[in-house]
Amino acid sequence: MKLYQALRNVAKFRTVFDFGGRDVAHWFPGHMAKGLKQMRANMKNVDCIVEIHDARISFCLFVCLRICVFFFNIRQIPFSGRNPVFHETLDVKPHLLILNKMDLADVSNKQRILKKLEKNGVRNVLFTDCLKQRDDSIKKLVPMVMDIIKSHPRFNRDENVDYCLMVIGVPNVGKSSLINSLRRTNLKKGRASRVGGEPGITRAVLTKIQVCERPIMYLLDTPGVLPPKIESVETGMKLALCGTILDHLVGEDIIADYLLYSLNRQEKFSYVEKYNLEKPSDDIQQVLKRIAVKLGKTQRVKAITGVGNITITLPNYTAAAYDFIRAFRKGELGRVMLD
Ligand SMILES: Nc1nc2c(ncn2[C@@H]2O[C@H](COP(=O)(O)OP(=O)(O)OP(=O)(O)O)[C@@H](O)[C@H]2O)c(=O)[nH]1
Repeated sequence: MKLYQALRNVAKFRTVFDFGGRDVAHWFPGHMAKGLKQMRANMKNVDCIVEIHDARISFCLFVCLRICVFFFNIRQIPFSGRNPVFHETLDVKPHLLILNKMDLADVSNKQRILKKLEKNGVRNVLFTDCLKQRDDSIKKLVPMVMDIIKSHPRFNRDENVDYCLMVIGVPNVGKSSLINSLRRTNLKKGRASRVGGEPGITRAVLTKIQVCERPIMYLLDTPGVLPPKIESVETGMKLALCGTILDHLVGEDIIADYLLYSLNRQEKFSYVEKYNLEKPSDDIQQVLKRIAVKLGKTQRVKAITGVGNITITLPNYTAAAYDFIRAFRKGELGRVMLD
């Protein structure tokens, strides 16, 4: 590690990422409006919204507010105006924010995130790791939700003895995994919701699943929804890196380059050892070439030259990029915060 530190002083890494004029609008599929409409229509049956985000994207507050603002049809109100008064006036449902995939995030940033969220009026926050067989934070969810619900009027649901939560979030953040984890913890029951490594697994809208016996609590699983407008290409790229958007819509090569840029900026150099590189590098072609060679992802192709045919070995850059991105998503390149 000392060696890398010395190299860091000499190496010149990019301080700005060149997105090459890419347009984020093309990355987001149009099928989400239908899901949002159905979710809105079911709001009257819900006591509390559980909004789930990837803990590695601490700008999630922004995304979270965008979804909520869209969700409640209050687009004209600026985000900065979403203070507690605004909250009550508009009768926004009680809300719990879950920052999931904590096992992949740099936990030293926990307090910073909490402060930032509190400053913006978000106080009910829970960090989770839904893949862990016994995650203590999952046990806290039901009591926390009950406290939140009890501190708000239930209106038309006042007579109901059971409670209903709606889980919302961008695709692939772990909504289904959260439901399964809650069932495992509270009911000792197995999977009820299909989990997948690709965004868009939950397509069936609003399945009602029991997650607790005492009190009786249900959760509505919803398909992943993205905010209708992403404010910058960089925000879109972070969402892509976390697996929220299908890779091919953005391009594995540019996602891999953005990953390399992010790792270098944060001095997370474990990729050097993992892929047998000599030193950290800011050149994605060079890094992918080494990855391809290490993984044996190369192709032999014939080339016709002036002096006859020769066989050359070409790295499969796409396969290497895919492996690099996958390693990041699985936490094999260390715990990283993207913001
Ligand atoms: N490391 C880690 N992976 C997780 C965690 N929670 C979920 N995952 C993984 O993230 C991927 C997506 O999980 P899902 O539960 O299907 O996510 P979803 O939000 O329901 O996805 P959509 O149906 O696309 O909206 C899967 O590969 C899960 O195994 C977590 O806490 N830590």
